[in-house]
Amino acid sequence: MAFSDIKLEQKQQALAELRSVKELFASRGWFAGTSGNLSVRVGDYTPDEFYFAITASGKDKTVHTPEDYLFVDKDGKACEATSLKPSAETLIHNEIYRLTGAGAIFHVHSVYSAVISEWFWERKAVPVDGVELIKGLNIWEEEAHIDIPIVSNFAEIPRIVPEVTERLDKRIPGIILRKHGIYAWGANAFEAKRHIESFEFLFEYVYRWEMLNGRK
Ligand SMILES: CSC[C@@H](O)[C@@H](O)C(=O)COP(=O)(O)O
Ligand SMILES: [Zn+2]
Repeated sequence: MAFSDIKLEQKQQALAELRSVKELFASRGWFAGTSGNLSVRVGDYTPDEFYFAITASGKDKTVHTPEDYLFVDKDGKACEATSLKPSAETLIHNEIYRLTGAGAIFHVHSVYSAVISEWFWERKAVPVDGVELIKGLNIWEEEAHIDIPIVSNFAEIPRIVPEVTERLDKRIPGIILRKHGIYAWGANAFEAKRHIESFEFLFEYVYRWEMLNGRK
C-alpha cells in the first residue's frame, strides 16, 4: 500500500488523536523542556511497509501549532514534502512498529522512570510484583511478576535500536531508556495511553516502595 492510498479521513483521525493525547499529557507536565514524542500508525501494516504520524522534533509540546506532526514511512523518511523534521527518536518508533505491529507509540520523560531505571540498571529491568495496575498492561494473572526492560541511552539513536530489538518483550508493552523515559505502545491510541499511564503509576509505586524499605 502506498501512502497516497491511505484515506484522508484516516490521516486526519490520527492527527486528531495525537492532538488530544498531547494536550492531556502536557496538562500532566509530561513534556518538560520539549521532551517526549508521540506517534499513531495509519493504513495497512506489514513489517516491511507501514506509515505513521509523529511529532515534529524539538517543538514545544504544550502548545498546538500547524507544524506539530508529519507522516513518515518504515524508514522514518517523510512521506510528503515538508520542512519539518520528525522526532529525533523516530527510529525507535520504527523499530517498535516493525517488531510489534502496534497502532500507537507514546514516549514521555518522568523523574520516576529516570530514577528507577538507574536504580535497577545493573539488572537491566525494573521488577514489579503483584501490583494491581499490572492489569492495565493487559496482564491478568494473580500476583503477576513483570520485568520492564531497560536499554542504554546512547546519544546516537541508531545505537539504541539494536538493544530495543534484543530486549523488547512482547508480553510487556513498554521499554525504558536509562535515565531518560518510557516508550509504551498499544493496538491503538486508547491502549497506548492506558499502558503509559499504568507504567507511570508502577514506576512511582516501585520508587516509593524502594524508598520505604531503604534499599541499598
Ligand atoms: C529536549 S530533551 C528530549 C530529547 O532529547 C528527546 O529525548 C525527546 O524525547 C524529544 O525529542 P524530539 O526530537 O522532540 O522528539
Ligand atoms: Zn526522549
